[in-house]
Amino acid sequence: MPDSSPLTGGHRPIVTAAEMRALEAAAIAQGVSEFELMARAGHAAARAIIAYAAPADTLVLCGPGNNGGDGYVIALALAEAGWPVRVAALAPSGTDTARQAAEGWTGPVETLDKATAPASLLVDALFGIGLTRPLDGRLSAILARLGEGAGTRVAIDLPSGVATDDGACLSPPLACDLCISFGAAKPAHYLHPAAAHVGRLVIAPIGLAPAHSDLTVIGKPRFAALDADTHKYRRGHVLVVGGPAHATGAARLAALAAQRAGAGYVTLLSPSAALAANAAQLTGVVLAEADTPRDIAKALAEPRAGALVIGPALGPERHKVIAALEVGKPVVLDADVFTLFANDAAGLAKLIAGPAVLTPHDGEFVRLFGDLPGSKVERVCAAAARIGAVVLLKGPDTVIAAPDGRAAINAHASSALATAGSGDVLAGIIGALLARGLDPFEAACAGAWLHGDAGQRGGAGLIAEDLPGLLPAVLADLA
Ligand SMILES: NC(=O)C1=CN([C@@H]2O[C@H](COP(=O)(O)OP(=O)(O)OC[C@H]3O[C@@H](n4cnc5c(N)ncnc54)[C@H](O)[C@@H]3O)[C@@H](O)[C@H]2O)[C@@H](O)CC1
Ligand SMILES: Nc1ncnc2c1ncn2[C@@H]1O[C@H](COP(=O)(O)OP(=O)(O)O)[C@@H](O)[C@H]1O
Ligand SMILES: [K+]
Repeated sequence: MPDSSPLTGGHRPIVTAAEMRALEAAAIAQGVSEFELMARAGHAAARAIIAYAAPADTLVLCGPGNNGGDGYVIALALAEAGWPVRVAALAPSGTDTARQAAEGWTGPVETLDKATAPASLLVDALFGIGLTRPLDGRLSAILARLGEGAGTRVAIDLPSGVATDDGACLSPPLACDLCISFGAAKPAHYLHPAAAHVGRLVIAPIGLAPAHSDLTVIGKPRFAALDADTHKYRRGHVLVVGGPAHATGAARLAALAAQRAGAGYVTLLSPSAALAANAAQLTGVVLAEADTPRDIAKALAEPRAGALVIGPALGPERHKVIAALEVGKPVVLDADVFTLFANDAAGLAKLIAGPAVLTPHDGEFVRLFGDLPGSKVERVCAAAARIGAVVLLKGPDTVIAAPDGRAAINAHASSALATAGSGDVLAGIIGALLARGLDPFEAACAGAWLHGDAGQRGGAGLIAEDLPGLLPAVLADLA
């Protein structure tokens, strides 16, 4: 048995526009007025701005809805704090609550047009979760010009122009330095392309009930300490299926990553033709000869074998995949598996007999599942339901979904991870967590976070070979 199952923790809810409106309606039903919620939001945003930036001449752009209403509250709060503030409105307030907020602002209100002068700090309170269509071209041009003229750009709730639920950019948003949102994060804060415009994200509490959502953002995982009397097999035994003699590196990267992620024992199952190449480069990883599908199945069926990673540079070995899946132990399916089962998700689903995590990138995802409709979250959820296993779709906004409806976004990463072999390392990390006894969804979530953290530590110049060596520091800082 593996050591006591580590717990991952810190998933934070992400809510859609409709879920946010339901939370707001529930608070109002409890007796809080909509204006009180707006006042809390505006004051929290003003505090966040004051904490972020030194006092500066500020221009607050107010839209016609309640996002604009927040803007008037912010303008007043900043002015009361002594900041030089101007307000420019796109149109008169269209809701009673926003009108009430606008009435609280007794300073001048400019008409937002092409003559509006820029300011050092620009607050975008044009549209939030109520945006339904692209900004008109004239408004977009004005926003871009004011954005260019500002040193600091702040979005209220969301940068105007982004679609709350799927992270699309309906029109070009400002590249914001700071975004203050309320109650809970929205998908657009983490999904690209919108996420690239958010800057630092602050979620201000405004007294709503805690949000419960199937969709979360992954927080720092927590792991139970190793039992003092543990031994190498209890920490998890990972098998990695190696590729042909000319392509041995990918499996070795996965094997090293599994070791560094905490597996007590890692075996690389190598074809005999690749044994010499692997032996020349491996030390602590145990090398075993495995030429046939039967060899793979036999090794995985051993009672101490905890999980298997198959796919990185595997080559045309569909029968090895089939044999491994028949054993029913936890598996990570990556890379070549998606080519071997191209357009055959149904066939692969039938073969998966135990816990499984699939880790495709965009191209591999489409190869296996075809061109699914909807947002990235919807596509990954649909794929997980279809395949009956956890699917982790890689990218700057890695999305993970389980067949039971749980879904998560990993925002803790670095573009330094966009380097060949980095995905092989991720597969090995997840293999180690599966072998340690984690539920596949939690293993995938924690794996993505640990991989992302290693990427952040590596920074510029990072190559995949560096990632396993960064993991001890990542793990040391979890406590
Ligand atoms: N839901 C909540 O719990 C809270 C919401 N608050 C704020 O209220 C916002 C939502 O307010 P609203 O529902 O009024 O929505 P918005 O203020 O985001 O915008 C809606 C208004 O803009 C119009 N509109 C949409 N797209 C447009 C476009 N491209 N061009 C021109 N007009 C367009 C709509 O017809 C509507 O009049 C949130 O984003 C947040 O900032 C806060 O006051 C605090 C509490
Ligand atoms: N811009 C980015 N920001 C953060 N992470 C990224 C970015 N681009 C790629 N990654 C991560 O790097 C890894 C690349 O994996 P993959 O494409 O499978 O590479 P390979 O097949 O070469 O191993 C994935 O974990 C992915 O999420
Ligand atoms: K906004």
